[in-house]
Formats: sequence, C-alpha cells, structure tokens
Amino acid sequence: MTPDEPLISTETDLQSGTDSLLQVQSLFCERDERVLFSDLNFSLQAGQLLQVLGSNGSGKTTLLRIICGLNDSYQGNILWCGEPVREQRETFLASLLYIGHRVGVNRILTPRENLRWSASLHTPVDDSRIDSALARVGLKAYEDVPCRNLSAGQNQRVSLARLLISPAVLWILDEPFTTLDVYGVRELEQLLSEHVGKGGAVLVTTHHRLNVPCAVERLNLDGVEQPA
Ligand SMILES: Nc1ncnc2c1ncn2[C@@H]1O[C@H](COP(=O)(O)OP(=O)(O)OP(=O)(O)O)[C@@H](O)[C@H]1O
Repeated sequence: MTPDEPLISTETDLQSGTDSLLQVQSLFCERDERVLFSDLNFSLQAGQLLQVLGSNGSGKTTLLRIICGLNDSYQGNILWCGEPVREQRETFLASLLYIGHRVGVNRILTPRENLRWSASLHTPVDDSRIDSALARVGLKAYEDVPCRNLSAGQNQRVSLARLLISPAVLWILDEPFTTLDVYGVRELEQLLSEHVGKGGAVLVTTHHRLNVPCAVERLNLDGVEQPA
C-alpha cells in the first residue's frame, strides 16, 4: 500500500451491510465497585474522528483498552464491520493501531530499529519509508540514536511515526499529545486529518482541543458538557 492509497475499499471491507467500522453496544464496566460506564453505545465510521473526553478517572483509557482487547472485564458487544471482534480477533487486530499511554518504544533500540520492529508485526517496510516517516515527525538525524538518549517528546514522536508506516484503518490513540511541543501537536493534528481524509477512522482521548480541518465527533464519559 502506498501512503496516499485509500485505506478502505467499500466493496471488500464494508460488505457486512453496515456503514460502521466499529460499533460499541450496551457497554458496561465497573472497577473497584464503581461503575465507569453503563449502556454505552457509539459507532465509528470510515472517515470519522471520535474524541473521547472525560475527567481524570472517568474511564477513557479503560474504554480504549477494552476495545483493543487488553481488558475483558466488561459486558456488552464490540463489533468490527458488523461482526463481533471476539469472533475475528486477528482480522480486527490487523486493522488496528493502538498507541497507549506508555509510548511503546523500546529504549535500547534506535528509532529506525523500533519502526522496523513495529512494521514487522504487520507488513515490513523498507528503510527509506521508515526514514521519511521519522523525518516527517522531526527526527531526521536521530534515526540511529538509542531511544534512551532521546527526550520524552522525541520518544513520543518515534511512537507516532508508526502511524505513517502502518496499514491500519483504525487508529486508537490514548493521550497522544501529552509530551509534544506546538510543532508536534500541529503535525499530529495534520496526520489525524489526513488519515480520516483517506477513509481511516480515529478514536482518540485527549484533553487537548483538537484543531483539525475535519469534523470531530465527541463522546463525553462524564455525560456533561466540558468547557472548551
Ligand atoms: N489496574 C487497575 N485496577 C483497578 N482499577 C483501576 C486500574 N486502572 C485504573 N483503575 C480505575 O479505573 C478508573 C478509570 O481509570 P482510567 O485510567 O480508565 O481513567 P481515565 O479517564 O483514562 O483517566 P485519566 O484522564 O486520568 O487518564 C479509575 O478510577 C481508576 O482508579
């Protein structure tokens, strides 16, 4: 797949008859006898960006981890292209790129080695593509520096470069803006809108007010409007 190729073929990927890529139905989760969410319903379509909002501890990370299959203490249904994810785990995981709270960068490896490893889990890509992804996130000339010698924001950028080499349709990102400077924030916002522009879908938690040219749907786990 080339970087500009559409991510979704409506004939092959959406043949289930539903427009939704991801559907969350009647989701219930409680932790330590405290209900985080109950009867939570939402869907995500190709070309859609959904921002999950909520106060600290409201369950944003928990929700994302449930969807990604990293937490199974819930009730309800999660569907991918109309079919339960539990019945098509490999297909779902092949369509998903999750970047969690911890950036998931191996600090012994260099940025280039991290991206090679990340790509090898799906579709290996050549080094020229890896290097151009690293350049795009501002890491030109840092390709061979061990990540332990990079700053927190630079490690976050290594992680975000994975977005550029991944064929995944669905990006699930947990607080991806946290350590980024203003240029990094702008670049990531650009990446998000390019992805949805190509028919991808994004589920993102952030307290940051997104400044993107595409529409942003919002899901607030507090159930109340938040200040802008
Ligand atoms: N490993 C765990 N075991 C038990 N309870 C947990 C665990 N991790 C989180 N919780 C609880 O689940 C609730 C939701 O946590 P979660 O991390 O999903 O919130 P969040 O909305 O992402 O918060 P933040 O905005 O601070 O990142 C919190 O009340 C927390 O105490």
